[in-house]
Amino acid sequence: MPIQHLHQLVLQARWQPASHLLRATLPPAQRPALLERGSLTALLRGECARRGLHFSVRVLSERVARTLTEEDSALGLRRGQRAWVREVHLLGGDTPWVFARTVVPLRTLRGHGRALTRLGERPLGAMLFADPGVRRGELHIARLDLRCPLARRALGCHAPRTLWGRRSAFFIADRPLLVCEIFLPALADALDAKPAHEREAP
Ligand SMILES: C=C(O[C@@H]1C=C(C(=O)O)C=C[C@H]1O)C(=O)O
Repeated sequence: MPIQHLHQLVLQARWQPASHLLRATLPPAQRPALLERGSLTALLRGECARRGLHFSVRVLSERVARTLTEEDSALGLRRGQRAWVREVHLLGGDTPWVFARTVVPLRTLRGHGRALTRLGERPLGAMLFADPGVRRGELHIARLDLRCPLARRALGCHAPRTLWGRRSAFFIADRPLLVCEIFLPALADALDAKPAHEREAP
C-alpha cells in the first residue's frame, strides 16, 4: 500500500453514527447544528439573521480530483479514484464558519446530477433539499484529529483548535454523493456567544 494511503488510514476521522452518539459528548453550543437533519445552510442563514450578518458561500475549488481514503470507503469507490470535488466556505459576514467538502462520484453526475457541477456560489443545500427525489443517508459526526487530511484542509491558515465535523451521503436517483461539513473555530465562537440583543443587560 502506498505510504500516503497508510498515513490517511491511521489519521482518518472516526465518524460515528449520530444515532449512536452520547449527546453529552458534543459541545453544547454546537450540538443543535451538529445534529441538524435538515439543511445546514438554512440553519446558518438563521444564525446569521439573528446576528445581523449576511450568509454566503465562497467556492474554494470545484474540479475533478483524487478522493481521500475515508471518502472512498464511505462511497464504495476504489482507492484514490477521481471524483468531482467541491470545497467551499460557508460564511457568516466576512468570516468562514464552515469548511464543506463534497465528493461526487463521476457516475452521479449523469442526468439530473449534472447540475451539481453548475452551482457556483449557490449553496448545494438549496438544491438538495428542494428536490423531493433526493434522499439523505445517515448522519455521522466526528471530533477530528488535527493531523488528519480533512482537518488540515479545513484549517488552512486558522490556528489549530478542536474541530467537530459532520457528514452524510445524499442520493440523487439512488446515486450517492458525500457531503462533509467541518465547523471552524469562528463558528464555535459565534455559537458560544449569544447575539448582542439576546444577552442580558449587566
Ligand atoms: C448540504 C448542504 O449544503 C451546504 C452547502 C454546500 C455547498 O454549497 O457546497 C456544502 C455543504 C453544506 O453545508 C446543507 O445545507 O445541508
